[in-house]
Formats: sequence, structure tokens, C-alpha cells
Amino acid sequence: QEKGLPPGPPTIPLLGNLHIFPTEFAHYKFTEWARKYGGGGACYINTSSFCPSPAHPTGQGHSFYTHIRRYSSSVILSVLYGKRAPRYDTPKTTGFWEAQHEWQLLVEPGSTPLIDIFPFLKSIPEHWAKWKRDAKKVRSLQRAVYFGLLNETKRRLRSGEENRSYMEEVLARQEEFGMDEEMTRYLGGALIEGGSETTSSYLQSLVLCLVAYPEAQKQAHEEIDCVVRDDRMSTLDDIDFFPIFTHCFRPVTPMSVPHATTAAEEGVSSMTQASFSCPLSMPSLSKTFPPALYDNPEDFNPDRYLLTENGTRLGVDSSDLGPNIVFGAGRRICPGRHLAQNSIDINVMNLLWAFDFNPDTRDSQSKI
Ligand code: HEM
Repeated sequence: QEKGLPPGPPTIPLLGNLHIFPTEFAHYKFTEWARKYGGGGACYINTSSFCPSPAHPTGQGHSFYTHIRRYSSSVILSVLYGKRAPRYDTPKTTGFWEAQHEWQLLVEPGSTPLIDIFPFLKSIPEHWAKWKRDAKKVRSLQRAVYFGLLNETKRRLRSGEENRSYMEEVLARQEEFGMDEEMTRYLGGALIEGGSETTSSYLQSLVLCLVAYPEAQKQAHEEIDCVVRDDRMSTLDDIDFFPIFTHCFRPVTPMSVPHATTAAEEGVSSMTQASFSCPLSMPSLSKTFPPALYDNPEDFNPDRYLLTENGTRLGVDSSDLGPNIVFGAGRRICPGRHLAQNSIDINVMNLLWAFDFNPDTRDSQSKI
């Protein structure tokens, strides 16, 4: 590694660590490197100017996946446009999820050439560049949804049917914020993206964990039944009776979001300015930590949070591992974290209150 940087895997000129950058489940590889080079703590991965996003396995086709997705879309659409998503199979909802899926395929490591390092690649004709055709497709899918939603809001405003949604406020103050039409459409789009899949992934992982760990599910049912009786559903006031629902077992953003400096920093060459240091986000993944910090980090064991505040072994200093670490830190911390946490809290309680989750035995291929 360059002088002054934390230890990490050996680099090669120009590409840094790009030639060994994992194309699938990158957070597992980073965990391994953190253990190998950083003694379980931070290690530095030089990705030159290529910013990957974590790979997500695609949905399993179970209806609980789409129920949960419909829910998270409905919450964010209500906040942004005052519009609910009562069914999954509406053009706006399925349109969004299709665009999101295609987008993720496009930003996965390895799916596009290194255009930031070799800008001449941009001039390859579309006919020879699948990634260009894919990008065009994603652009038109996203624009259909985002433009459609904003146009609908404008039509409503023109016919005097305000609903005091977030995007109405943005439209009213467009000039004050210095936002043109394009920025306004994409602001809505970015917030739908930020607010939909994050919450739904958390809840989908929860259901999978409950199925995979029946003992933990049984215990959770007993606890919820003591607080929330059969004659009512839970409310956010009930949350104080439960330990914090942690994001740490299967965090939604195991690598957080890559950050880049916009100006040279002391001791950092221009080559690494746009690199990101994954360990910044790694504490959110309990797998990252050696058993010195966590007892059996690979086990879904909610009880660990009863033992110590952050689920670590007794006597370990875990002040850096607070439950909010999954929402990032500093000035770019997730602005939707309060909405997200409330949404998660109420849903975890209600899902446990209402359902027994069991493996789907109808199709042996789909068992977890
Ligand atoms: C379980 C739910 C969620 C998780 C785990 C999560 C996580 C994160 C993380 C790790 C970041 C990057 C922070 C950083 O760069 O340091 C982020 C950014 C962001 N999130 Fe969330 N998020 C969630 C829900 C939401 C919701 C519901 C919204 C919208 C209402 C939202 C909107 C955003 C936006 C707009 C950003 C970009 C902020 C910026 O770059 O300045 N997120 N989120």
C-alpha cells in the first residue's frame, strides 16, 4: 500500500486492488482481508476510481418478498407524493422494482468497463458496448417512474387537490432551492430508491432468519405475546418493552456507501483520492469481527444484545459499534434513518405478533 495508508492486500500499478476486487458478495471478501491484513480491524482497499455497490442476491419469488416490497414502496410514496401503493402489481410499483433491479445489475462490480480510469472506453459505439445499452434501458425505466410521479403531482396541484406531500413542498420552493426540473424529478427518484429497498431488505432478512432459527422465533413470540395481547396490534409505544432490533446480523448496506474526497488530502495521492476505504463501513457487519469481539458472530442470536449493549462479548469496548452505525456517519448520514427505524420497529413487532414463519415445503428448490 502507499505510505501512510492502513495495511491491505498488495496493489499493482494503476489498478490498485481492482484486479482482485470480488464481483460477488464483496463484504465477505472484505471481512477476510480485514482479518488478514488489519488484524480484524481496519484494512485499506485501493479501488482506484471505481466505486462498486454491494451485490444483492435476487428475490426468491416468494410472495412475502413482494408483500414486503409493496409495503416499503407504499410508505415512501405516501411521504413523497401522498400516494399509496395498495398493490404490488401496479405499473408504478413494479416499474420501480424493475428499474431498481436493472440498476443494480449495472452498478455491480465487473458489469461496466473501467471508464473512469480509461475514459476513451466511453467512445465505444453502443452497438459494441452492452453496458451502454443497459444504461440506456435503466435510464428510460427510471425516468418513466420518476417523471410520471412528478407529472401526476403537478396535475393534482393544477386541479386544486393538494395533499401536502414532500414533493409538493419541493415544487413550491423549487426556485428557492435552485432546483431545475431534472433535479426535482431525480430528487424524488433518489428518495424512493433510498427508502424502498433498504427497509424491505431488512424485513425480508428478518423473515428468513426467523425461519432459519425457530428457537429464536419461539422466544420472540413469547416476548411479544407478553406485551401485546391478541385484542390489538402493536404500536410504537410498545417498542420500549423490547430490546433494540438490531441491523447487525445481515445489514442492509454491509459496505455502506462509498465516499470520495473532492479535493486532494494531505498524504493521499490523486490516484487514491476517489478510492474508498471499506473498513469505514465494515463495523456494521458482525461477520467482520473476530471471535475476540463477538461470541459466534455467524449465529443469529438476538440474546447477545441482552448481554451487552452492542452484542459483543462482556468486557469489550464497543463504543464505536452503536446500532446507528448502519445508517452511516457524519454529514452524509442517512436522512431517512428515523423514518426507517420507526418503520422497522412497528413491522418487526407486527410480523411477530401476527405470523408464525415456517419454511415453504411446497418447493424443495426454494428452501433456505
Ligand atoms: C433500513 C433502512 C435504511 C438503511 C440501513 C439506510 C442506510 C443508509 C446508509 C448506510 C447511507 C449512506 C450514509 C453515508 O454515506 O455515510 C444512506 C444514505 C441515504 N439514505 Fe438511507 N438507509 C435506510 C433507509 C432510508 C430511507 C427510508 C430513506 C428515505 C426516506 C433513505 C434515504 C437516504 C438518502 C437520501 C441517502 C443519501 C444521503 C447523502 O448522500 O447525503 N434511507 N442510507
